[in-house]
Amino acid sequence: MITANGLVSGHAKEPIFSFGVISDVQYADIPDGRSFSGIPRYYRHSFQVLQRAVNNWNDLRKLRFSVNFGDLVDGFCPKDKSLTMVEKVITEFEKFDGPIYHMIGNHCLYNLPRKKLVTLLKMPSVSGHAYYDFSPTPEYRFIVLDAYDFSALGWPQDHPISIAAKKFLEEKNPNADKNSPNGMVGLDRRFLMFNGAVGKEQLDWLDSILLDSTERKQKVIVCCHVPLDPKSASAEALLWNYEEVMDVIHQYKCVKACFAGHDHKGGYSVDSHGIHHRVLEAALECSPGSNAFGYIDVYHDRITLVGTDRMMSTEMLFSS
Ligand SMILES: Nc1ccn([C@@H]2O[C@H](COP(=O)(O)O)[C@@H](O)[C@H]2O)c(=O)n1
Ligand SMILES: O=P(O)(O)OC[C@H](O)CO
Repeated sequence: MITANGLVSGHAKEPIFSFGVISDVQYADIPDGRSFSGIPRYYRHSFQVLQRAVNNWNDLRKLRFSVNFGDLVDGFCPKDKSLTMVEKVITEFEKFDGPIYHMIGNHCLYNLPRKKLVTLLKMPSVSGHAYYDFSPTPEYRFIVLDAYDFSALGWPQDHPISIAAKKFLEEKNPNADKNSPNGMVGLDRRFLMFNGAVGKEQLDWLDSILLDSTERKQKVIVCCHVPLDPKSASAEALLWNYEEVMDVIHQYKCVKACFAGHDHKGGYSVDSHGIHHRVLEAALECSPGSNAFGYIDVYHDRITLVGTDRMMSTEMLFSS
């Protein structure tokens, strides 16, 4: 039954707003290859996936913004081409008729220092941080986390964070190659150099934004390159301190969903507090002609991911 406020059987028919999503473009002008575990990677074709995503988002004529979940350019991109290639991908994103919100992935940091990326990606952050929040409507808040705030990537070699992160990895991972989880068991397999952590200052900031969102009665969507829930991703793809981040989030009731990239196969779970965790399928792993991008319709009581090809559509109903 359609009512005066547009509700059909209790569900609003029209979304409050919609936004585009894509992850792990990992473009490089190099021949196709494979991941360490043998999964094909189409480094040139991923740029075409991005082009089709932007065309599709523009054709929809209803998206308020789009979110790129990180890893713009692959680590195999020749380093003398890094800046040109990152700029090329950003230029393609900017053909979208609306704001693009980016986050930093490990492959971004293999190419350029974080300081340079924060500027190039026009992050709306304070004090040069790679984490920030924005509010597209009064009732919704987005929090974009920096998964490599505490990490062995992207900081100058002699930076105290780089030194501390390497020491941490040395204690947690016995392998000479710190990207190798060989011999490590269960969730400990996340202690790899291509992952990272949310630092203390960022955790305090997250807490303050969640408190403010609660006071404003806003619903919150968290975006992070690296997944935050073990049931949504492989152990090897998890944030080092996902438990600390989720402990902060679970103190509040405002967070409805967490989105991530990084684990290219994608994933989905609902945690013990009813929060939806959706890991987005990578553009890089689309064979020629196929796609992985989508858009999300946001309602008062749910969000719906409408995916294309490899990106699975997902209906996420809020538990409260
Ligand atoms: N099971 C694994 C997975 C990865 N590595 C190391 O990480 C590097 C990056 O892995 P990709 O899946 O992104 O290709 C890879 O080159 C290995 O050094 C590993 O040792 N064991
Ligand atoms: O960021 P990549 O491409 O090295 O891949 C990360 C893995 O998918 C995590 O398991």
